[in-house]
Amino acid sequence: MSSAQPNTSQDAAGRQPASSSASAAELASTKITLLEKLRRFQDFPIKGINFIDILPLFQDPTVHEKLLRALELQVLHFASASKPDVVVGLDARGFLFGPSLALRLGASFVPVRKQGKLPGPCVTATYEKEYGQDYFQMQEDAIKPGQKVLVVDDIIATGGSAAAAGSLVKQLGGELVGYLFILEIPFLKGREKLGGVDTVTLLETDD
Ligand SMILES: O=P(O)(O)OC[C@H]1O[C@H](OP(=O)(O)OP(=O)(O)O)[C@H](O)[C@@H]1O
Ligand SMILES: Nc1ncnc2[nH]cnc12
Repeated sequence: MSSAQPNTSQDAAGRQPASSSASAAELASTKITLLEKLRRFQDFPIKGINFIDILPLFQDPTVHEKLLRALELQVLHFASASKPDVVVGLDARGFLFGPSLALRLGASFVPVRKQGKLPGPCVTATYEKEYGQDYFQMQEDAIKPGQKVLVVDDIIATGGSAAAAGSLVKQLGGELVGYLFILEIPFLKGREKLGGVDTVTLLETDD
C-alpha cells in the first residue's frame, strides 16, 4: 500500500471509510462511550492486578462499529502516513478486532500466537508481562521483507507483549510502522519498551 492520503472512496463492502473530515467531537463522544463500557475486576487473574475487561465493547453492534471506526481513524495519525500492508494482532484479544481492522484498511492480517499453537516453521520471542512470562510465535512466511506492518492489541500494560511482537516482525524483515492499542495503562509505562516506534492509543485509564 503506498497511498499517503486518507481514502475517500467506498470500500468493497460499500462502507464510507474514515476521512479527515470526521469531527473531533464525534471521536471525543465515541471515546466516552467506549470508556463507559469497560469493566474492572480486582485481583484477576492474580492478586494485585486490576483487570480491565474490554469484552463489553463487542457486545453491542453499535458500540463495536464505533470502536472499529475510531481505530480506523487513529491509523491516519501515524507518522508513516501510509496504510500498512499487514496488520499483526496479538493472541488472544488482538484477534477480536485485528482482522476487521485489516479488512477496512485493505491489509492482510497475521496472528502472533502463544508458543506451540502455529504449524510449520516459526520465529519465537520471549517476554515478561504484567502477570508472568510467556513466548510468542509467528509463522516464518507470514511477513515478506519490506512490508509495512502495524501491530495491534487491546491493551498496553507493561509493553512486554507488544515489544515481543515487534521483535518478531523485525526478525522477518518487516518494517514496523507502528503500534495501535484500544487502551493504555499509563502508569505501567509500556511505551518505554517500544523503542520509540510510533504508538497510538485510543483510550487511557486514569487508574
Ligand atoms: O503490556 P503487557 O504487560 O504485555 O500486557 C498486555 C497484554 O496482556 C493481555 O494479554 P494476555 O497475555 O493476558 O493474554 P490473553 O489476550 O490471551 O488474555 C493483553 O491482551 C495484552 O496482550
Ligand atoms: N490490567 C490488565 N487488564 C487487562 N488486561 C491486561 N493485560 C495486562 N494487564 C492487564
